[in-house]
Amino acid sequence: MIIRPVEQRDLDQLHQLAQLTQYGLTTLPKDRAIFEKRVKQSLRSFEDLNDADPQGQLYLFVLEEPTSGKIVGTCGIVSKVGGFKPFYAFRVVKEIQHSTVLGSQHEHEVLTLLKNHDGPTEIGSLFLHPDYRGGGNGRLLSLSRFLFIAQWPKLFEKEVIAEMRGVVDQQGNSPFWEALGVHFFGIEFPHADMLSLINKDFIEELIPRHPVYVDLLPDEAKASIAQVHTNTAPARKLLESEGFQYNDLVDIFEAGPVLHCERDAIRIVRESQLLPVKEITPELPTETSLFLVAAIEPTFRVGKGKLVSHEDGVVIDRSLADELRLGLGQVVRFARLKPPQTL
Ligand SMILES: NC(=[NH2+])NCCC[C@H](N)C(=O)O
Repeated sequence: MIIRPVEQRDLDQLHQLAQLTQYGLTTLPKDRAIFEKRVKQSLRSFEDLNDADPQGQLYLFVLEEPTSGKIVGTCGIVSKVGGFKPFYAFRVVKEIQHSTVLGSQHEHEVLTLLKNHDGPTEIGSLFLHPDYRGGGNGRLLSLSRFLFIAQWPKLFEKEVIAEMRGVVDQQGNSPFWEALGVHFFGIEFPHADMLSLINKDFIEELIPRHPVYVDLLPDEAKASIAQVHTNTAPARKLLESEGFQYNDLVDIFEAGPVLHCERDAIRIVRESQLLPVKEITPELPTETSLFLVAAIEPTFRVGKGKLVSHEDGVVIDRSLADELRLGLGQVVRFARLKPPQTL
C-alpha cells in the first residue's frame, strides 16, 4: 500500500469511495461537482511546494493498492483554516458560581463561540474502504501526512488541529444538532454539514449570538459533547498517541472534539529524519523495526517497511524500494511506524 498525492485520474475512484461514507464526514462530499473542485484545488496546491506559505491550500492524498491500482483510502491537509471567513468552534468553558445566602457552589459548562480568522493547519478527510480496515492501513494513511508536513514545514502553521467526527447516527441524526443547531438553522444536520463546505455565510447569519449553558441541553446531547463517532475512535486514539490533545474546543454542529498539537511536537514530525538510500537488499531480517518511509522526488510517495538507519544512509528492502520507486542515493524521509510505548 502506498500513499501519494491525488491525481486527476483518481477522481472516479475517489468519488465512488466517497459514496461509502456515512454522515458527518464534512470534507468528503458525495456530490461529484464539489469533489471535483476539491481535487482540482489539491492539484494546484501540490504544484508549488517549495515556494508557498499557508493560505488555505488543500492537499489531498490517496491510499493505493499498487498491484491493482485500486484507490482504497484518502486523507488530507488544509494548510490554514480561517481567513477572510472565520473558522468556527465552541469552547467549552467552566464557570463557577457561589451563593453565600444558600451556602452553595455551582459549576456550569458554557459553550462560547470561537471565530478564528487566523487559524491553524487542519488535517482531515480521512476515509478508508471498509474492506481494507485493520492491518495498519488506517495508521499508514493518517501518519503519512505528518511526513509531508515534516518535509515542507513552511507550508503549514505552527499548530495543527483535527476536527474529529462527532456522534451522528446512520440516518444522519445528531443529538447535539437536534438540541441546538436545528433551532437556529432550521434545516437538517446533513444539509447544514454539506452547506458548510460550500459557503459558510449561513453560519455567520444564524449561529447563536450568546453563550449556551450545557445544563439546559437534553442528556443525550450533553453526553455527546466532545465524543467521537464509534468509527472515529481508533483515529482519535492514534492521533493522541502522536501527541494530539483535546483542549475544550468542539464542533458547532455535532460537538465532535477538536484535537490539537504543535506542528513540531507531533511525534512523527519530531522524530523523522532525511537520509539517502545507501543499500537495497532482497530482504532485511524479520525482527527489523517497521518504519514509515517517504520518497520525496520526483513525487512524494509513502509506504511502510523494514528499515535500518546508519549515519550516512538507510538500508531498505527491494520490495519497499520498488513500491516507492526508489533507487540508490535518493533521499527518504522516515520515522518509526509506532511510538515506543505502543510497540
Ligand atoms: N460539522 C460541521 N460542518 N461544522 C460546521 C463547520 C465548522 C468548521 N469548524 C468551520 O469553521 O468550517
